[in-house]
Amino acid sequence: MYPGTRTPPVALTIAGSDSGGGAGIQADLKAFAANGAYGTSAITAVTAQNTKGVLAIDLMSPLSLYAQIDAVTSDFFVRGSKTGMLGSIELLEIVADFARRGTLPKLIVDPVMIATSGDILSPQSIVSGYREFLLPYAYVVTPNIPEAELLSEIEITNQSEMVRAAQLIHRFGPKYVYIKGGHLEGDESIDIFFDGQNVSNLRTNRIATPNTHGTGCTFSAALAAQIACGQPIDQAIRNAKIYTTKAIMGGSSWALGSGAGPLDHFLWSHPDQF
Ligand SMILES: Nc1ncnc2c1ncn2[C@@H]1O[C@H](COP(=O)(O)OP(=O)(O)O)[C@@H](O)[C@H]1O
Ligand SMILES: Cc1ncc(COP(=O)(O)O)c(N)n1
Repeated sequence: MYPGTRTPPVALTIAGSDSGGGAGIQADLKAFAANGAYGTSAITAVTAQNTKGVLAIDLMSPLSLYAQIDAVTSDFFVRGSKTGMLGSIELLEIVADFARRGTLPKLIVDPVMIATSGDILSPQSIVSGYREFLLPYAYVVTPNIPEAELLSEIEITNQSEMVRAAQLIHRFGPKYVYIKGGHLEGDESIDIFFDGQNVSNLRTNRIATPNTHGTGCTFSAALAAQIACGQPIDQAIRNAKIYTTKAIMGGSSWALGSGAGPLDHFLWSHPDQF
């Protein structure tokens, strides 16, 4: 926890709003707070969404997104930032412009394209936008398995294919690649971290739960907050993975909505460990 008497470090999320509160901006702000960062936000899209799926998407205008990021970055000293749902190439290019000018330090790019429910959050044509415009400025890119398949253009069914995909994605320019393994089968949920030379994996027992809405957003936001708090990358990914696992565990017994429910972002089910 961040000591309450000191000014907290600032983190910025650039992502979509989830009316159900489990993913997107809402998950990010909760994960920022739980990991000791003061959260700011720039909203790319307003989704009408619940635990069962996405019912409507309203994209913000490029001007609005520009103004939101400018408002935050011209006033706050942002120490860590992340992108989630960007929704269109035009909005991605706005973010890339800020990144190119060095305004989004230690940028975590979570290339959100398809929701857990299967609903499309960004058109597939955005893949080339990530490769060309945003990944060159990413500190860490954090795709899940389907997103890593789109970015690397290889099929991923096991860990060695995850490693191969990480190497291919690294060529687009991010400093680090972190592939989340939640979508593969198995007793463990294994993520792959590639630093450009070495590969390591972060493994946890797979938690049997339907409540996995927002796991990816939560991980990338926790990572951005850990970075904002000054953690070196190796420690930041470990802390973010542990936090996400605890949040999934805590929410596993919750009954919020009838679909894929949200996580326990404030670790209410683990008061002793918080
Ligand atoms: N059932 C689960 N048990 C434990 N960890 C999980 C589970 N599902 C996902 N995770 C972890 O949550 C994080 C997000 O992964 P993933 O679900 O693949 O992302 P996304 O939400 O982007 O699809 C990863 O660290 C992954 O290993
Ligand atoms: C606004 C928004 N952003 C991101 C996600 C992805 O989260 P998940 O993969 O858990 O559905 C989502 N469903 N909605």
